Amino acid sequence: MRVIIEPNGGQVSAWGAAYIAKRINEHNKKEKRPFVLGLPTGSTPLGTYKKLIEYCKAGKVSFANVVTFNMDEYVGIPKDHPESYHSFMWNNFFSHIDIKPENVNILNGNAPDLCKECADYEARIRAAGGIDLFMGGIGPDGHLAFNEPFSSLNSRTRVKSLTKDTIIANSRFFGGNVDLVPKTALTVGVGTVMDAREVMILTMGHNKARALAAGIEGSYSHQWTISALQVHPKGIIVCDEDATDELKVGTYKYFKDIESANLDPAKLFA
Ligand SMILES: N[C@@H]1[C@@H](O)[C@H](O)[C@@H](COP(=O)(O)O)O[C@@H]1O
Repeated sequence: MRVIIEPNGGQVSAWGAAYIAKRINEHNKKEKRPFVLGLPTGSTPLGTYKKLIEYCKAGKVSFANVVTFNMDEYVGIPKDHPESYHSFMWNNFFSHIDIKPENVNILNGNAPDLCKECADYEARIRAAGGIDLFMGGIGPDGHLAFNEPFSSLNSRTRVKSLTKDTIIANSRFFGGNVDLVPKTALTVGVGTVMDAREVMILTMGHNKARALAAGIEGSYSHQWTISALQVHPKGIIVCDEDATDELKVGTYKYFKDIESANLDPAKLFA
C-alpha cells in the first residue's frame, strides 16, 4: 500500500485529480477501450472534482473515452432530490466535463427490484471490462462506499442498512435532521472495489484519523472495511496531515520518507 501524506486537503485533492488525469491520458495513448473509473460522493472528493473540471476545460484531460461507475446511492429518495448521489454527481462533476451521459453508471435506489439492480450493476462492471481505477473516501468508522463495519470483505453490490454513526454523519446534508436521512442504500461491495485494478482512497481531517490508523496499522478486519486495502496489489491512500493524527510516529515517518523520492503527479498538470 502507498500512503501519500500531503500538507492539507487542497493538496490531497490536487494529487488525486492529477493522478486520475495522468492515468486516463496514459490509458488513451495505449488502448482504444474506454478507461473505467469508479467514483465516490461526499465532501472529500469535491476538490478533486473541481480540479478535474479545470483540467478538462484547459484541455489537459478528456472524459470522452471514460466510463464511470459510482459507489453507492440512497434508497427511497427521488433521483432528482438535491441530496441524491445522482444529483451530487451531475451538479458537482458530470455536467461540467465532456463525459457522454450514456457512459455514466449510478445505482438506481428506486428500482422496482433492488436485488436485481445490484446484480445488474455487477454485470455492467464486468461487461465494461472491470474498473481500472476506483477512487473512494472513508467514513469516520472506516466505511468504504456504504460498507459499514462488519460488512464482508468479499461483499458485492447489494442493499445495506446504514449505521447510526453514518446516519448522524450524513445528517449534515439533510439540515441536521437524522429523520430525513435515508436508512438504507445500495452500495458496491468491498469485493467490488477490491476487484479494481487500482484503488485510490482520499481522506482528510482529524475526524478520519482513527479510521486511517485502523486501515493502515490495524489488522485486516471486517470491523474497519477500509483495512481490505491492505491486500490490494495497487492500493493508494492520499491523506492530509490532520488525518495522520493517530498514526504512530514511525509509520508517519516511513511513508514520508519512502514517498519523498516519487514524483508528485500534480506537478505534471501545474
Ligand atoms: N457513502 C459515502 C462514502 O462513500 C464516503 O466516503 C463517506 C465520507 O464522506 P465525506 O467525504 O463527506 O466525509 O460518506 C458517505 O457515507
